[in-house]
Amino acid sequence: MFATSRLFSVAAKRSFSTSAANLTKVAVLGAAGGIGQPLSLLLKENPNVSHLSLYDIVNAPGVAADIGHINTNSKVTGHTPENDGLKEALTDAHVVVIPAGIPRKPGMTRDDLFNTNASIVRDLATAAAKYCPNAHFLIISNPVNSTVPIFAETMKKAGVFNPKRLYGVTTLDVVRASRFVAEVKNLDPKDVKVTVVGGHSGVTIVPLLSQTGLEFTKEELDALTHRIQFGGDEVVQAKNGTGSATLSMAYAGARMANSVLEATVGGKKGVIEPSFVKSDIFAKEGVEYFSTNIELGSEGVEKIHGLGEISAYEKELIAKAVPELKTNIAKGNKFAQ
Ligand SMILES: NC(=O)c1ccc[n+]([C@@H]2O[C@H](COP(=O)([O-])OP(=O)(O)OC[C@H]3O[C@@H](n4cnc5c(N)ncnc54)[C@H](O)[C@@H]3O)[C@@H](O)[C@H]2O)c1
Ligand SMILES: O=C(O)C[C@H](O)C(=O)O
Repeated sequence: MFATSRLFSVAAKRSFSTSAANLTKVAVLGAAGGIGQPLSLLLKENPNVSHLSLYDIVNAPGVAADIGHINTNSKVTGHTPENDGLKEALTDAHVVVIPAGIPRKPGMTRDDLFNTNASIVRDLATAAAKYCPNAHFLIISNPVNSTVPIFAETMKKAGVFNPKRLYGVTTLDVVRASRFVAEVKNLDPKDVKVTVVGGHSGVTIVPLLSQTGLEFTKEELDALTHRIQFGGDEVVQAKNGTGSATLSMAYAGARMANSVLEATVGGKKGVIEPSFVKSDIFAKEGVEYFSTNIELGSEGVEKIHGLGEISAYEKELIAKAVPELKTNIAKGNKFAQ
C-alpha cells in the first residue's frame, strides 16, 4: 500500500512538472558567446524553464550537447542557421534572451558597436516577429539604448510590437551599484538596493543613491556615481582586448529572465526589476524609452514606476542623460526605418 501510494506521488509530481513546464521554452540567441554560455548554464538550473533552445551562428550544438547533460528537468536543443535553425529555435518560445553581437575593446564606446550589432538585432527581430511574436524579448546586445528601439521598430513594421514584452536589460547596473555601495559602506550587498534609471551607457546610467537610505559625502557620491556609470569600462580594461563583462552579465541576465518567468508563468505578484522599456516618463522630451523600476505581471510590463523623489545632484545627472538618450534612441529608430 505504502509503496503504491509513494509510486503514485512520484508519478503525479512528474506529470505536474512536465505540464507546467511545457509553457516555458526559453531561447538564447548568441548562446555560444561569452555571455551566452554561462547564461544558458544558469537557465538550465531554472525550474521554470522546460526547453532551452540555444541559437548562434556558430558552435551552438556543442554548447547544447554539453549543457544538456546537466540533470535538471529541461531539454536543451542547439541550432545554427542551417536547416531553419533560427525558426526552430524561436518557434513556441515564451522568453527570448538576446546577447548576440560583438563586445567592446578598450577605447571603444558602446555606440561604436552600433555598425555591427544594429543589423544583427534587426535581423533577429525580423525572425522573432515571424516565429514567436508574442514572446517576451530581453535585449542584452549593445548599445542597448539603440538596439531596443531597433527591435521595437522592426516588430512595429511587422505589426506585432507589444511594448509590454520588450525589455532592455539594465540589471547589471543595479547589480554593480549594489556591490559598489556595499563595499564603500561595509555592508552585505543583499541589504543594499540601489535604483538605477536612464539607459545603459556612461552618463545615461543614473544611480539614485539618495533613495538608498544611506548617507554619502560629496566625494563618495562622485566616486560611486562614476564607478556605476563606467563599471563596464573597468571590465573592458581588465580584459585587455578580449571582451567585456560576460559572467556578471550572465548572472544579471539570468536574474532578469527568472523575474520575467516568475511573473508571467510562475504566478508571482509584485516582481520588480529595472528595465529600459517604452515609457512616458520623458516622452515629452522626445525620449521614448527609459529605464526605471518595472513591476512585472502575467502579461509582462504591468506598471512603470516613476523616478520618485530625487536630489538636486540626481536632477543634474538626469539633465545630462536625457539628451544623450534622445540621440541614441533616434539613431536606432532611424536605422530601423
Ligand atoms: N546589457 C548589458 O548590460 C551588457 C553587458 C555585457 C555585454 N553586453 C553586450 O552583449 C553582447 C555580447 O557580448 P559577449 O561578450 O557575449 O560577446 P561574444 O562575442 O563573446 O558573443 C557574442 C555571440 O553572438 C554570436 N552572434 C553574432 N551574430 C549573431 C547572429 N546574427 N545571431 C546569433 N548569434 C550571433 C557570436 O557568434 C557570438 O557567439 C555585446 O554586444 C556586449 O556589448 C551587454
Ligand atoms: O561595458 C560594456 O561594453 C558591456 C556592458 O554594457 C557592461 O556594462 O559591462
